[in-house]
Amino acid sequence: MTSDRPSHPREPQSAPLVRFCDTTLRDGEQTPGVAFTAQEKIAIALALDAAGVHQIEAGIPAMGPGEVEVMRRIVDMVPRAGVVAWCRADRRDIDAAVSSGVPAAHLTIPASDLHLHTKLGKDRAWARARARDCVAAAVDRGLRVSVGFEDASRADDAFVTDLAGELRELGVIRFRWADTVGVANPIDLHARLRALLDAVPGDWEIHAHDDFGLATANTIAAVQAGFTWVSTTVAGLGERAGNAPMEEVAMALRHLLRLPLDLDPAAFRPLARLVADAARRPVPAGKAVVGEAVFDHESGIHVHGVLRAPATYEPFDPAEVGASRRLVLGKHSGRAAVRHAMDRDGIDAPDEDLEPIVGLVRDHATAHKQPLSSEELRTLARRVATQRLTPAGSRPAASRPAGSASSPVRGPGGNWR
Ligand SMILES: CC(=O)SCCNC(=O)CCNC(=O)[C@H](O)C(C)(C)COP(=O)(O)OP(=O)(O)OC[C@H]1O[C@@H](n2cnc3c(N)ncnc32)[C@H](O)[C@@H]1OP(=O)(O)O
Ligand SMILES: O=C(O)CCC(=O)C(=O)O
Repeated sequence: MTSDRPSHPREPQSAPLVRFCDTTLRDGEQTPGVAFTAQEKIAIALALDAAGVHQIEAGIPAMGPGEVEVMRRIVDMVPRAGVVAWCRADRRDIDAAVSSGVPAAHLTIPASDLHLHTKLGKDRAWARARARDCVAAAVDRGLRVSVGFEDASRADDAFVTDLAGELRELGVIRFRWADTVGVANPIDLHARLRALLDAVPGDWEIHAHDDFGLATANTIAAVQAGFTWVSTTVAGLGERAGNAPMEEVAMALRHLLRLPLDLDPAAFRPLARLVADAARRPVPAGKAVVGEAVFDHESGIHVHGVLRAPATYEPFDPAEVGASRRLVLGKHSGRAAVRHAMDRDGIDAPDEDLEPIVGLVRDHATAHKQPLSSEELRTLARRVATQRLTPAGSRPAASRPAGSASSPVRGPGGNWR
């Protein structure tokens, strides 16, 4: 059921464009248990391209010939988006990236002492030397080079700043700042990234994980600090709790920051389903933007408001993402919702029947734990009409509607108690 009274504000079109590097095919596929076939990777890459994603991080050539081959096919087949290969700071990974035919390589260097010392048994001097060597090698091979600072959120900002400054001189076109285990928070992050940008201006990309549910908030904070690229995945697929979801970030940029967006929001929901099928990970019904149920309204106060102006309980028009608003009947419905549904479904009932019907709707929804169908509503309305027409004295107790003693009684209609 869709109201034809959208009154959602639209955004101005003058601010700078934020670019999306989608890593569904790299970090998304790193989700434990997720493994895309070549066909699935190609289909997802084409769908990402059709959605308007600016760059697709298509995989990790160092994984071997199978990955190299599918990346080669993605490079050949994707018409618009750039394709980038994820590499360690390792010359062998750069060789593999070259063999995959990508025009761009993203080289990652661990930035925190935790990662350098404990994971790799190395130090900052090693990281500096290794990053410099690999950047120079990749630039020499004709690749467009971006560099990622893994675990930057737990690294010394002065180290990241110095290293970025040095690497920029070597021809790095963009840096990725990774909140690898999702420990950043938007306010602190904003201040840190502002200082970083002041010291090393140019393109920076935020890569946020969702371990504390802050990936989208941190991504938005980074853009507010001046980052020009965002690293996202479809529906937030990714390591552990996942990455910043592309669709959430996109809609937040448009509606909360009021920035222009050149992605196609109508592509988000089909894309989420494509990725969910390939990943064998269903999209949760309540997942922001792409969940099946996120444009449903049941609560009486909400439906009453939405029927007058959808913007009362919707931050944007569902049509913008190719979805439809649904007004459903359930335990929290009120009279406005029931009247609306009856009018829609051609069910006649006098106003005096509304409250008892609402009561029965509550009981039915509680018993069945799902919204009512049109037929079920019709049946309840008929039952109320029958009760109304049957003199109270001749009505057997057993014929009273199940559970109706728990139904609210407002004004007339108290004979249901
Ligand atoms: C935060 C992130 O998401 S980082 C991306 C993580 N993604 C993945 O790991 C998925 C794909 N990975 C793989 O297929 C494999 O791990 C490969 C092909 C990259 C490497 O495989 P292996 O050679 O068997 O190494 P293994 O996985 O056991 O260990 C990782 C190696 O990478 C090295 N390494 C890790 N990160 C980096 C880095 N950023 N730069 C350079 N070397 C690195 C480690 O020191 C270790 O090398 P070592 O074997 O010489 O000690
Ligand atoms: O690409 C990078 O540099 C970051 C790697 C990553 O996925 C992460 O740190 O979470």
